[in-house]
Amino acid sequence: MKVLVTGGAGFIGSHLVDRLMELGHEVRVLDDLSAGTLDNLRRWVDHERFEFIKGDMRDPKIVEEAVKDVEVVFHLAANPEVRIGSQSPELLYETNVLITYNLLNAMRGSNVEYLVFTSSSTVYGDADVIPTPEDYGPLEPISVYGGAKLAAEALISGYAHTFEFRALIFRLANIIGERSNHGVIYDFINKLRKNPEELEILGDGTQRKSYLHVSDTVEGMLHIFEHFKRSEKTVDFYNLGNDDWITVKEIAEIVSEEMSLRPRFVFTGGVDGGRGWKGDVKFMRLSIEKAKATGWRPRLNSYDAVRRTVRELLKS
Ligand SMILES: O=c1ccn([C@@H]2O[C@H](COP(=O)(O)OP(=O)(O)O[C@H]3O[C@H](CO)[C@H](O)[C@H](O)[C@H]3O)[C@@H](O)[C@H]2O)c(=O)[nH]1
Repeated sequence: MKVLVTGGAGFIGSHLVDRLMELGHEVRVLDDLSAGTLDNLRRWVDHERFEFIKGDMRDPKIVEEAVKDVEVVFHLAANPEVRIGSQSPELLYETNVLITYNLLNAMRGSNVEYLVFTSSSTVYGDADVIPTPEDYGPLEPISVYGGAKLAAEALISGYAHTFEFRALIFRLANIIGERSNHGVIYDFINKLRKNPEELEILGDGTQRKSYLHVSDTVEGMLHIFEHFKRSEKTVDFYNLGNDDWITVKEIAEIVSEEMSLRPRFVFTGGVDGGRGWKGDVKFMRLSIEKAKATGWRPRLNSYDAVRRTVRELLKS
């Protein structure tokens, strides 16, 4: 299978590339290296089945070049920072909606049969059904980021039905693991390296979410993709997450313990009832029954995924 992975030098993307290469596929990566790095792909850069294009997907020409001759696109390129929404909504629009639009236009008249897209739990906003199933609605994102992901999902669905390709959309919980270079665990480790005495926690620390290790994420994506190919659906949606959830304060405790530190926790109090920032979903746990019905299971629960990630990031 000839595959394009957008954002393939990034955190989740590079793990996906590892698996696709190990499985023997021909893999092309398109990445602007704004957050990702070629170091994440160093195992493959000289491999004959691997090709790297450095480019910004806001430029339609680069995207057109990248989709040439591929059968499957895994679209992971995105700016993943929920917290920047109140200062830079245009950046989140461009790096989530506009680049998806450019990709979809480039796919018209191409050989692409399947598009796999990494959307986000944030499309559900403050869901009042937890665990939240895929058919929960109406969808009311509370962040610009969540709105941008939902807009991208909607465009993908419309284009798939109009231009005859098939699309698989994953709504991901908080994905963590080796090579992640943003997010709560990464932030806590950096803060404690600077000041081992004190740890600032954004919000009130009771934000409770599901965390999924990147190894389980990639395995789930590829497993469900095979299942989707055998189905009749033009577009389908799957949550990927964990059955349990963990608070930010518990994450702070695990990070401190793994670093053999006993810092004082200082809670900022946050905004809108203890959220880390405007648009931070306070309670998120996705129903993963649909994904599990395909035979996939996460190997690590949220607690074990957090602990393993702390160890992986401390080693790197
Ligand atoms: O220094 C910090 C950093 C984060 N937090 C808190 O930790 C929680 C997790 O924050 P992250 O930045 O790790 O992740 P988000 O929940 O904002 O979002 C992540 O998960 C989402 C899906 O659930 C999206 O996909 C998104 O791209 C991805 O970054 C939040 O409640 C936040 O308030 C802190 O207390 N202190």
